[in-house]
Amino acid sequence: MAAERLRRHRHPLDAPFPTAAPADNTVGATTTTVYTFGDDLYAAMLDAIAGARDHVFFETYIWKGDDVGHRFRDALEAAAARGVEVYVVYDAFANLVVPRSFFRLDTRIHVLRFPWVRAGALVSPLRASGRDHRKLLVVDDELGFVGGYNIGSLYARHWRDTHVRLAGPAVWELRNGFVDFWNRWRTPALPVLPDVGSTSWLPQLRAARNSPSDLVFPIRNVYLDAIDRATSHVQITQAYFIPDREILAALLDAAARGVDVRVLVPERSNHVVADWLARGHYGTLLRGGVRIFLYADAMIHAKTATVDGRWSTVGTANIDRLSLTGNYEINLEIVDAGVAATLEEVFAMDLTNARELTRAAWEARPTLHKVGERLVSPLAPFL
Ligand SMILES: O=P(O)(O)OC[C@H](O)CO
Repeated sequence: MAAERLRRHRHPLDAPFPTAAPADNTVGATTTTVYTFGDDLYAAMLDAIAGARDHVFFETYIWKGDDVGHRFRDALEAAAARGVEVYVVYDAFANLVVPRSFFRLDTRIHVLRFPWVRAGALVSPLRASGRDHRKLLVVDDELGFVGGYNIGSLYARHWRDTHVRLAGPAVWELRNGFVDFWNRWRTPALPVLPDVGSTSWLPQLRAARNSPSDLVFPIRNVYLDAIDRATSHVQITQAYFIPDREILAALLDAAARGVDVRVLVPERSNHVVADWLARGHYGTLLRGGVRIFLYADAMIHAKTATVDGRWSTVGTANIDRLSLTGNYEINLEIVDAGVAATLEEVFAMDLTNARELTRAAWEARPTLHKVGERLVSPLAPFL
């Protein structure tokens, strides 16, 4: 904590960064919109809530009690006041620092505070652990939002992140994700949500959901499979990049067969330990031909990837143990050249605010840094 405070003082991560206007693509009968700036995204989410006629499903990992947090609370309460059924889920642990009074919402809103200690922790620790790390909004089954953005003023302008809005039948993917979670974790006082099947199957746009209580972690497989298919290029943007053995091997195998593998991470994120753990893999990646780019002077928090200009993922899962085998997560997997092209443009834009870490520069880093990497490495299995 002290190290993080000191680093925040020395590197405030508040420099401006390039952003792109929201960009649309059509996938089947669904329109996807990629957001890269918090103000744009929050405006679209608040608009969607303001236009709700029947129901709103809102789920967030972090919900700050600040200006942006209040705007969401007000919008949800206004929707409930005009007769919209509003369902809210937020993670108790992630919001321990937010005053409880902030979460005393209008009593017409159905609220699930996802508990940080759950039954069965001793008998089946894996099933009973994990945070609700998802960031989801579904309105009237017509609009859905998912991606890396938590809710807070800091994220509106000072963090580069990526979210997607869906409009059309594929919203079912997000609705279904919310409903399954709600019905699994609701307390007896909370209503059951109707669990409707999918009326239209859209194989090229689907949600992968990690669910520790079911011992199901498909997002890791989604990544492994996509990287394994790559023949041309892989572009990954991650806030906290601590790949496990298999993801590392998949990236190195791809690079070894001539694929242009690029990973973009913050030069300094908001979590000093995560950075030091990530750095423990840089040498192996660089020696294996993977190119690493460091985002400068601001936090990049996106969890996105594209492969060969055909496949994309946007979601809530970081490439680290906590996300891939620990938390509740949801990522969209989209097989569409238009969406991939949009995300590749975003990647190119982000590279204009990043510097490449060369192998020579990495190997010449101070000895103290090498010692630091060694010292934190035992923490890797936990993060
Ligand atoms: O857990 P994430 O990826 O939503 O990131 C949250 C921030 O690290 C909060 O400090």
